Amino acid sequence: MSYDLDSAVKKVPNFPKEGILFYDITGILMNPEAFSYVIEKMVELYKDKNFSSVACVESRGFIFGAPLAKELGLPIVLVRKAGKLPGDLYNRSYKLEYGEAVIEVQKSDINKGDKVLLVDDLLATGGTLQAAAHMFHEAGADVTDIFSVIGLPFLNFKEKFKGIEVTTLIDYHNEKIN
Ligand SMILES: O=P(O)(O)OC[C@H]1O[C@H](OP(=O)(O)OP(=O)(O)O)[C@H](O)[C@@H]1O
Ligand SMILES: Nc1ncnc2[nH]cnc12
Repeated sequence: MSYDLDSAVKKVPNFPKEGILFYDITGILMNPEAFSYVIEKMVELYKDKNFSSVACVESRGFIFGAPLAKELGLPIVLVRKAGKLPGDLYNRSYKLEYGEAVIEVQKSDINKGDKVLLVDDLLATGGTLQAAAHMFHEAGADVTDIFSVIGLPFLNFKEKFKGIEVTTLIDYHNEKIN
């Protein structure tokens, strides 16, 4: 199956802040063919990689990580914004393209030696997934792969993930607003 993903990604200038071109995945979600294409691609990429779990980042990462984990029969680890998860947690603060935040994961969801796939909808600076990967490494797990539907390579996310295989389905290159 192939699909012109670009046609399903809405580009919204100056959101959520002046100067940011926001790549809105709701167009993918509203189009079952586009969404199926993304999940099928993910299954094709990862079905033989023997991950211990699929970890996905709140909130848009959940939408793509959960159906993949179901298809592969793998546990889903939720990486959430601060204050949402109960229990013993790892946490990490990070900067993203338009702000700062803290993410957390439950210690009981990570085992030493786990082989983990991290999933999100969009990689911009890579700050979010770098913070997520850091928590897994702290727990003795190995993040071998990162998947994101969209990549913004001009923000240099690849530099942050040496030794990790990073896959994006569509990249956008420093487009000018307006
Ligand atoms: O590569 P980075 O510079 O870290 O930026 C990418 C992150 O930013 C967005 O999430 P956001 O924090 O806006 O949360 P949301 O998914 O809840 O909308 C996006 O879903 C990624 O998680
Ligand atoms: N430009 C952008 N569009 C959509 N989500 C984002 N997350 C960080 N930067 C983003």
